[in-house]
Amino acid sequence: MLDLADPNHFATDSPDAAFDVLADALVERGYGIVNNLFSRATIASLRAEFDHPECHFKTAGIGRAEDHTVALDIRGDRICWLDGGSEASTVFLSAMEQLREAINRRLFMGLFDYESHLAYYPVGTFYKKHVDAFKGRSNRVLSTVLYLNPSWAKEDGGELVLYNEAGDQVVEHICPEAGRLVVFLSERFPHEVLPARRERYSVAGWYRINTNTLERVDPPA
Ligand SMILES: O=C(O)CCC(=O)C(=O)O
Ligand SMILES: [Fe+2]
Repeated sequence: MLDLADPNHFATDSPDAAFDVLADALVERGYGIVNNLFSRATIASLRAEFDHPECHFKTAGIGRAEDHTVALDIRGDRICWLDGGSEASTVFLSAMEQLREAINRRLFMGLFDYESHLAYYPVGTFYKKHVDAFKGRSNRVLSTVLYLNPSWAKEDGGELVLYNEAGDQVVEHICPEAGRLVVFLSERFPHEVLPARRERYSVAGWYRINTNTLERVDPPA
């Protein structure tokens, strides 16, 4: 039986040091990277989810639910939303819940909930420069990506490139190496995934704030 209070999804019993690093980096520059927060077992079990027959992947699209279109010239990843229906996803979601609380405690960001999907980029696919949230138009405030690719080499391509807010200067190139977690402010960083020369696996997610009002209830993303 899975014990959700069991902290073994993290590589350490005291993830507070990694939470501090992420929170400080968010304050200082708007994004943060940690490499060893999750245990190897958690990374391996998330990677194994992709081979699970119950995981139905669909080609990702662009736009919200009502105007969702597949656009392979913009993004070619195949995604499967996580709903906690498997042990690996339950463990991952409970870890990200711990991170949500940790960031709220440190930065008072008011993160309210979290949505995430597995993402598989076949060889040759990419995701062109985009922002995950437009100012004031979305309740997505903090983007996260956890990578699941052991021994990723520079020649494998597939880097995440973060740009400055204007989108005209590269801020960081990030290799999608297994265990690496990147968090960044969703409205502030245009970013792209360069063409992958090897199959590329990750879990992308977004912390959201609650923007529901009596007149307007947020539609699902
Ligand atoms: O996989 C990555 O590095 C980033 C993915 C991304 O930008 C997205 O899914 O919105
Ligand atoms: Fe993105």
